[in-house]
Amino acid sequence: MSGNAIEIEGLRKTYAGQKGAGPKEALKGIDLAIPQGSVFGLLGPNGAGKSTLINILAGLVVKTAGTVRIWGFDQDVNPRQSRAAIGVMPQELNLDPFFTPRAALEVQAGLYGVPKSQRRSDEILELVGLLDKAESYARTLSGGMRRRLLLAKALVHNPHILVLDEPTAGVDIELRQMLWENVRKLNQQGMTIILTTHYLEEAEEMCDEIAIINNGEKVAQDSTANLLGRIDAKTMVIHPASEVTTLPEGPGMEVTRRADGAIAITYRTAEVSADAVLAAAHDAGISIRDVKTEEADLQDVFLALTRAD
Ligand SMILES: Nc1ncnc2c1ncn2[C@@H]1O[C@H](COP(=O)(O)OP(=O)(O)OP(=O)(O)O)[C@@H](O)[C@H]1O
Repeated sequence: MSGNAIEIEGLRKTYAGQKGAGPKEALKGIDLAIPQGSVFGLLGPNGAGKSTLINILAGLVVKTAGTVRIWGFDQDVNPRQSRAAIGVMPQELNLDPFFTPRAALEVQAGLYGVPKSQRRSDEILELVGLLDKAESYARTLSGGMRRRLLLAKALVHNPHILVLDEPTAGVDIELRQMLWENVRKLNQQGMTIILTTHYLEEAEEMCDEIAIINNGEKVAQDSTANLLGRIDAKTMVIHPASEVTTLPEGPGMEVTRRADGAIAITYRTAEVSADAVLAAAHDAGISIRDVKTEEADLQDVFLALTRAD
């Protein structure tokens, strides 16, 4: 194998038009390689095509063109093996209300052809903190517990790759932390994790590598650190000791006054030195009570790459 958990080439999806609308090109020829063992983030604004891509990986949406290899298995040539290599935790809470968590896992294991002797239902329920609910009906579980059950279901066949589609949308902090703990643990055991999230801080914290999709096209793919490095802007925030009458100015500096009275000077570190920024403040007659700098975050990168031109 090439060292990639997923290899996608020229992936296209065109949905037939609905209610008189023309066909919709949701994916316009995506190439994507996801390294084995990574925690990989798939980011993009609403409607970018993330769910379409994930649903193709999960075998729920049929692609229009392109190649998808999952753990080295071409989806078209070895559909069974490629499906067995991946587990997907979907966005919607689609659970049978009359199944208990233990029964839901047993049914899922049956669907994947996991022999009885190799089933690990209780071990998985324990991992997601649902062992004490093993015999409760799904309809009596809270939203958070249902989500944990969906994660458990994605794990029954011990896949190499786990896909999480917006796993923390609308969940409370406690559940979010638990999900991330599970993800870290599974990743440390060697599982490749792919996740979509709207929370950029979360992607920044969790992902080794990120692809940004916009309007059906991949607009960036890089390590999280390199993506952050692409935006070399820093902001120096100066809290003045007294009222500021003249704002500082200088080449390559963008100056704003914040609501709390602080003066924020954004500059590109490649072009402007911190010394020059401080000198501009000094020249404007500002006496500095306090100063700090803010780094660019993923939000800045994301906005820069997905801005509608
Ligand atoms: N079954 C469908 N029929 C027609 N168009 C669809 C269908 N599913 C998705 N689309 C369209 O394809 C585009 C991509 O949708 P997709 O759900 O993949 O985006 P997304 O990035 O997952 O967005 P979100 O974050 O809102 O889930 C959108 O314009 C959407 O309206």
